[in-house]
Amino acid sequence: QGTRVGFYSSACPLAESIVKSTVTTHVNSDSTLAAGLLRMHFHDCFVQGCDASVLIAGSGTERTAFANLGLRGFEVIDDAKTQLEATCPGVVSCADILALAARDSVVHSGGLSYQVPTGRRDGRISQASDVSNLPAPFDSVEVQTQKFTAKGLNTQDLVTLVGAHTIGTTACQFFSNRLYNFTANGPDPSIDPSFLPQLQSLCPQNGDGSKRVALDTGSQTKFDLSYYSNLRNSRGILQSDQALWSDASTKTTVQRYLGLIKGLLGLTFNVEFGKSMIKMGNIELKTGTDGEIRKICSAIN
Ligand code: HEM
Ligand SMILES: [Ca+2]
Ligand SMILES: [Ca+2]
Repeated sequence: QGTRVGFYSSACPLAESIVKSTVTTHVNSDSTLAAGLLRMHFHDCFVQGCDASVLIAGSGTERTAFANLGLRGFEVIDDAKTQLEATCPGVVSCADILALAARDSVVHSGGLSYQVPTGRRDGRISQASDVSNLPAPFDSVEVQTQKFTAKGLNTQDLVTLVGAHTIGTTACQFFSNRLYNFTANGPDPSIDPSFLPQLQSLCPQNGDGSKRVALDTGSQTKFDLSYYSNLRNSRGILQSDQALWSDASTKTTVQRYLGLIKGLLGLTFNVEFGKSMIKMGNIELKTGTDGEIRKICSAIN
């Protein structure tokens, strides 16, 4: 038993439109929530599979782990769930709401739509200690690749999915080490020297580590190729992002998206992004009678 497109078409025909209108309402009042929801789906899928384990609140849950402290958009999922319980009680899983909200966030940001297979069930386990298999911004391409391979995602999926950094922001604390004493001689040499002062003024040495900076300079709300152009121009923000351009195993995919490799090897980012999201959305699923349909997304039944 797996997931399928239109799983709720008879049990809750309005499910997808309720999620979509909820995302639209919230993102219209705070456009940064689109990035928050997209990232939350990723952090869910990599830990215990796409089962909404990331949404459980309480001491010692995934939400309390360091890597998840910056997650945003929980209130959007809760809002959609409240409306869905009023319309078709006990039918739509929180894991599916999150997968649909991530898709709707991409579309809202100007990305291409894709059909989300549904039928995920919600998990009953959420432990902060499980969060360690998420990639870190200091991971080498080799480690990033290993972490994705462990979830059934290949190198192209890695480069494609990290392209989600075309929207959203990062706290200074995740990259400011690159701006000052990265080497004995100073800043990370893989940063464009003419871009460096701009980043240094956004994240001053010993300044506020929680201050936020766009991951895709100049295009943080648009789902476009600009993130990859920035990598090519040594303007990536996270060390793990810029590394995708320096490592031969990932550089080719970036070049294909940028149209630097044409013809049969050309690739369209927006099309591939949907495909890789569907793959990611199928990690270690609970379906059929496994797990449960939560009543409230922040608590197991
Ligand atoms: C090697 C893989 C990845 C690493 C190391 C990484 C790391 C990070 C870090 C450090 C941040 C900033 C977090 C903060 O300041 O709170 C971030 C933000 C973000 N990440 Fe990733 N990420 C990776 C892959 C992905 C993937 C696969 C997706 C989605 C498909 C994604 C979507 C996002 C989004 C949308 C944001 C912005 C969040 C916001 O503005 O609130 N990332 N990522
Ligand atoms: Ca999960
Ligand atoms: Ca962008």
